[in-house]
Amino acid sequence: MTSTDLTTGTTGSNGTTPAPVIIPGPATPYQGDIARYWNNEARPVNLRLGDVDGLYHHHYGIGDVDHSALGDTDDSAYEKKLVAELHRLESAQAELLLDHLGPVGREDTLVDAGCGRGGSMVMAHQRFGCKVEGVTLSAKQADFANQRARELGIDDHVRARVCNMLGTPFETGRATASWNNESSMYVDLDDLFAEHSRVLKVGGRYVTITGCWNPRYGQPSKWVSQINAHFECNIHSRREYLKAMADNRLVPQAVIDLTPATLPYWELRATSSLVTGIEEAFIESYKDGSFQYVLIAADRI
Ligand SMILES: C[S@@+](CC[C@H](N)C(=O)[O-])C[C@H]1O[C@@H](n2cnc3c(N)ncnc32)[C@H](O)[C@@H]1O
Ligand SMILES: CC(C)=CCC/C(C)=C/COP(=O)(O)OP(=O)(O)O
Ligand SMILES: [Mg+2]
Repeated sequence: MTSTDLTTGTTGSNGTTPAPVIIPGPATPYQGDIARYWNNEARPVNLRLGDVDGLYHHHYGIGDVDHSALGDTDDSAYEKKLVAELHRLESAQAELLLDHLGPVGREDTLVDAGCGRGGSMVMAHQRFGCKVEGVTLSAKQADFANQRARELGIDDHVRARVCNMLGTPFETGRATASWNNESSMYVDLDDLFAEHSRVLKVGGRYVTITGCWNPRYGQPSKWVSQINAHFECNIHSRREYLKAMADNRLVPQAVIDLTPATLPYWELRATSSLVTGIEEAFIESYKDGSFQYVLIAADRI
């Protein structure tokens, strides 16, 4: 066990033999549904974008569309350029999340709660040289992420495991930073932030990028309900995020409304052959103000 290994219970009784980390099944029937959902997911909009450079994301994009990179719609290479452009915007989203993790050194360990196929974990390791531990409910996703890490020769630093983010095997108070990239809408926020708060060092940093409903709208709009049904998730309000953080020693350092920055991604995606049918709900809810795309970075105090 190295000094930066966050996992507890990995040393056997003789002090030398690594004991297996026992990972129980889903904690609830709902988690079983979510594990199945992600085990069966193979949408071209995710796989074709990931194939561009081997970073596989399950989150959305931010930033202006580079129309000069796209060229003419009647160009035979247009579709390929469109895929590359959507992927560039998704990677820009992950870069922004990493920008908010604070100083991270090579000896540090980060935690990705709900890591998907591991794109953000790889980017974090490539930027900081640190260890990154990810958890997902999906064995398919964990296998995929670990296979990518092996292919890149970084499996000693980047690891995904099948585990509930509300009860991780990571040691208390050791992580320099942790995050949720579009994965907090599957869990109770009090339980989630209690676990991040436990795992983080005092002075550590927590970051989330998430979609949340806007309390100023009143209640979740029909579009928000449609997004929930589409992904089997339960979108929280912005107020719930801030309250649950405050209750769990996470003090916001930055709250950034990324809604205007994500709209160009959705408007471009809606024109592509990779549409999934959920584009209208995102575009309309962002436009009517009922739903917001936000980054929240918080200090663990
Ligand atoms: C939309 S994907 C986001 C993946 C990744 N963060 C990214 O940006 O590519 C949601 C992820 O949350 C994970 N997830 C949902 N509930 C979870 C839970 N209770 N414990 C661990 N992972 C969970 C899913 O397995 C999936 O990997
Ligand atoms: C912002 C919100 C509410 C996100 C919900 C969580 C989610 C499913 C994110 C994207 O996953 P994906 O990349 O697999 O979705 P898609 O196939 O639509 O690209
Ligand atoms: Mg996607």
